[in-house]
Amino acid sequence: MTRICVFGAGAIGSHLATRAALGGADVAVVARGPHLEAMRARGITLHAHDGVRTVRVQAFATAEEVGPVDAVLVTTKVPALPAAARAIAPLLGPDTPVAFVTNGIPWWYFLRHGGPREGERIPLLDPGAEIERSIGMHRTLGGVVYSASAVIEPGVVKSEHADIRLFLGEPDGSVTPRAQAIASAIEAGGMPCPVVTDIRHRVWGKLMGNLTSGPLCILSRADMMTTLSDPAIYAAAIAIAEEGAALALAHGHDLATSAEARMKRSAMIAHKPSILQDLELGRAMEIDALFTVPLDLAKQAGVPMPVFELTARLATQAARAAGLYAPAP
Ligand SMILES: NC(=O)C1=CN([C@@H]2O[C@H](COP(=O)(O)OP(=O)(O)OC[C@H]3O[C@@H](n4cnc5c(N)ncnc54)[C@H](OP(=O)(O)O)[C@@H]3O)[C@@H](O)[C@H]2O)C=CC1
Ligand SMILES: CC(C)(CO)C(=O)C(=O)O
Repeated sequence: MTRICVFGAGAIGSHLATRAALGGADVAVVARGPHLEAMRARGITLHAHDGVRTVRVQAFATAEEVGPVDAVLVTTKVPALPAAARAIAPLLGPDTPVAFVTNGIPWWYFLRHGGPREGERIPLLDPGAEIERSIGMHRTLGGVVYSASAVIEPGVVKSEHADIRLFLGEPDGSVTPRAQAIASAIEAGGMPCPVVTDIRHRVWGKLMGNLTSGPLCILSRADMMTTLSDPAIYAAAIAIAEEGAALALAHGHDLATSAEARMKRSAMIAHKPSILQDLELGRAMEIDALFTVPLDLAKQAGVPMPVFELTARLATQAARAAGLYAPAP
């Protein structure tokens, strides 16, 4: 039986832990606060399109209590990754892979890339290369998740939409048994989990949703369905998705889904993007992975993104004003 530890089990991590447990894996989670206490006492209850389920998982406050596992899924927010990377050392056996399941441009984007920018670091996402040093690229897997989720009360997670999936991939595009072992458990628990040969393509596809709904919902303070119901805002979202697609193309990724189709889907989801949840709950916001780094990449590639830039800069100011984002000096 595969032993999996989900480190930073909030909305996404608890959903994935539930799927892996339903799929027959031996699952431990590392979490904190009232959510940890509730998971310890009552397990995780997941409300999803396919029903309401409660699973028991082993819930811990530290990785030391878990010990070495077969695979780690890291599902903290991006600003917490350097601390998480330091903390997970006790989970690592000689061959334990670590899948980073986060939104935005990942810290490892140009590592094991094989392209002209191979080996470039992104200091905003991995200051001092601390994540890379603590985990090592040989262990690192990419993860891109679709699951509009929130912790609605301690121990209880709600996933808003039927279109859930986790894409896993090695940064160098190989398909490995270690990625397939994680995927089998998640799939068996009811969440499609393809192991893909181009995880960066999935990063770009997912980023389109965050570039659009992220800044706009921070400005509206409303869920995606409400925000996008205004025709002028919907038009701005389409414009951002088109700008984002041009940036993805400049990085060699031709996204098949049109901006219109993407926004039509987003406008049907009554979900507050996780970055808006962070603003409302006073948690550090993923401004750099979702906004600053894409804007930097756009500047480097000479791709104009005027609508995204305006909305992202305004959203960044809102994050700073709330004390939830401090730009690097
Ligand atoms: N929610 C969503 O709908 C979606 C989110 N995503 C992405 O998935 C990633 C995870 O998001 P999400 O699940 O919403 O985030 P959450 O904030 O719900 O979960 C992260 C959890 O990690 C915990 N944590 C952080 N550091 C530690 C630590 N050192 N030890 C123990 N626990 C720790 C946090 O605790 P605490 O709260 O105390 O800080 C929190 O419970 C993000 O990159 C997000 O953008 C992707 C798709 C959809
Ligand atoms: C909005 C959504 C579901 C997709 O773009 C997301 O990724 C988030 O909540 O962070």
